Amino acid sequence: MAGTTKPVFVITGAAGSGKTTVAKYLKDTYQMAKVITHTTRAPRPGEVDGVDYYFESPTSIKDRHLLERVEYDGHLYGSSYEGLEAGWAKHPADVIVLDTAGALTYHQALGDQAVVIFLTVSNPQTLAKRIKERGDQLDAVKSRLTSNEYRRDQSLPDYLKGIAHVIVNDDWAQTTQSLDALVAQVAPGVVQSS
Ligand SMILES: Nc1nc2c(ncn2[C@@H]2O[C@H](COP(=O)(O)OP(=O)(O)O)[C@@H](O)[C@H]2O)c(=O)[nH]1
Ligand SMILES: Nc1ncnc2c1ncn2[C@@H]1O[C@H](COP(=O)(O)OP(=O)(O)O)[C@@H](O)[C@H]1O
Repeated sequence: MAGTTKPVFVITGAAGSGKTTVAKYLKDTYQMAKVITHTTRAPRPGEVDGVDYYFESPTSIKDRHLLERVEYDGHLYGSSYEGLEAGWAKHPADVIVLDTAGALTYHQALGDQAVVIFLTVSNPQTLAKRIKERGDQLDAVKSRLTSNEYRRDQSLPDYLKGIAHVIVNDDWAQTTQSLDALVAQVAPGVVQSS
């Protein structure tokens, strides 16, 4: 399927575990291309169309040529193969943020070219605290914290055992050390830019 051997780092984990923060770190530190995905959920304060997501209507998302699509907390999300290819064309690696079902689909489609990172925290209460502090609207926070998908992605699902690299994102300095060690191990050609 892939016309390149460059990797895609797939960042997954529960809401609030730090997926977006980690993706930004890999983009800024290693010049990875952040693959922007599509969603029908409403933008959060500060989110920009075409930067954080392509924000879609339930009708417009159906017209997209998507590699995979999931429903999460009542909204549709999906990513395109063109997005991956565009990133690989100009960058040493891609980074994409997906739910755990999407992470499995990527690993099935791309094998070890998809480097799956599952983020977690030692205390589950940290997740709710971070989501609230992030400034999400109260009804969105409630819906997210009671969704089946949130519960599912709180701990490493069986289907990602043996596939995902687990990083505990309690302390940011430790997280960046773990990320740097992982990139050096699995993609030694992808180096930090000065
Ligand atoms: N499978 C899949 N999951 C996606 C896609 N885009 C975003 N997600 C996931 O959808 C879930 C909800 O994302 P979001 O509404 O931004 O909430 P967050 O987890 O609090 O950042 C997260 O697990 C994302 O990783 C996609 O294109 N495909
Ligand atoms: N190690 C950390 N320590 C403290 N706060 C963090 C850490 N990692 C991320 N955060 C903060 O937690 C909130 C949720 O992180 P975010 O990356 O948006 O999570 P996700 O994309 O998984 O929902 C953000 O406000 C982010 O700045």
